Amino acid sequence: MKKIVIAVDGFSSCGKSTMAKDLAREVGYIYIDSGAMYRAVTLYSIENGIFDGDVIDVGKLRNEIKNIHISFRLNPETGRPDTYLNDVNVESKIRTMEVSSKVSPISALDFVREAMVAQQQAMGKEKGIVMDGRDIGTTVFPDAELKIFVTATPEIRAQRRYDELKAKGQDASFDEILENVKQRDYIDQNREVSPLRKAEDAILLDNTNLTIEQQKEWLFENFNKVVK
Ligand SMILES: Nc1ncnc2c1ncn2[C@@H]1O[C@H](COP(=O)(O)OP(=O)(O)O)[C@@H](O)[C@H]1O
Ligand SMILES: Nc1ccn([C@@H]2O[C@H](COP(=O)(O)OP(=O)(O)O)[C@@H](O)[C@H]2O)c(=O)n1
Repeated sequence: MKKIVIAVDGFSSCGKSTMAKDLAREVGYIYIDSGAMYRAVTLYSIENGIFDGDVIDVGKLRNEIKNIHISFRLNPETGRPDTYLNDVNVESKIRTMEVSSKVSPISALDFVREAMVAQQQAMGKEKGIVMDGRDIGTTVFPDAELKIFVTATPEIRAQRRYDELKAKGQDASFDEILENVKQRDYIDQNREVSPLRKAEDAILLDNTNLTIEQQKEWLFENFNKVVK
């Protein structure tokens, strides 16, 4: 069976990584969460004095971006890849509201995107990869054989994220999450470099009323159409 590249893009918290991970596991592909990479750069920035409140010291981050190394390693307990920042496991630290509230301005910086896109393209060289994010089908892999663009209502997306944080025992406010989801969508769609938009040849999926199982089947069917 031929190996392909699958790009899953879309709005915040709608289930992109859930469906991308499920498909990758089922078909034996590598899964890469490109959002985790932007979150790791944001965590680095928080921990290294690059933020003064919400103000970013762009010059300092530009100088230090070459020192930021992000990798993924399989967690044998969860069977899923964990994110490492300079060889430290940061998987849970990058999922906090603090990082969520600062990630979109960091992701709008051109030199940050250049560095991340170069790493992502290197990861996809051999194909057999599912990557999710915002610009995978438009910028990272414009020639991907299968492109999906996922959306759902902001309220449903905030509810899904709220349930997830609660299940992890983290303090969460639904209103704060909804506000963050809307704010990130706005910044992601309106930034100058690689804004979030559906690639012309991407298949649109509104999963507002789909279960995790239903969306998984839908993606698997679309994968089979391309590889067979
Ligand atoms: N169709 C669905 N119905 C209900 N919950 C879902 C669905 N898809 C994903 N989820 C849950 O929503 C949350 C956000 O999903 P995630 O895959 O992390 O989104 P994204 O990668 O788009 O940010 C997760 O807790 C996930 O388990
Ligand atoms: N390819 C990507 C992936 C994420 N991002 C940025 O990283 C943020 C976090 O991405 P994410 O996929 O973890 O977001 P969630 O939808 O999982 O909350 C997004 O809001 C974007 O600002 C990006 O700019 N380009």
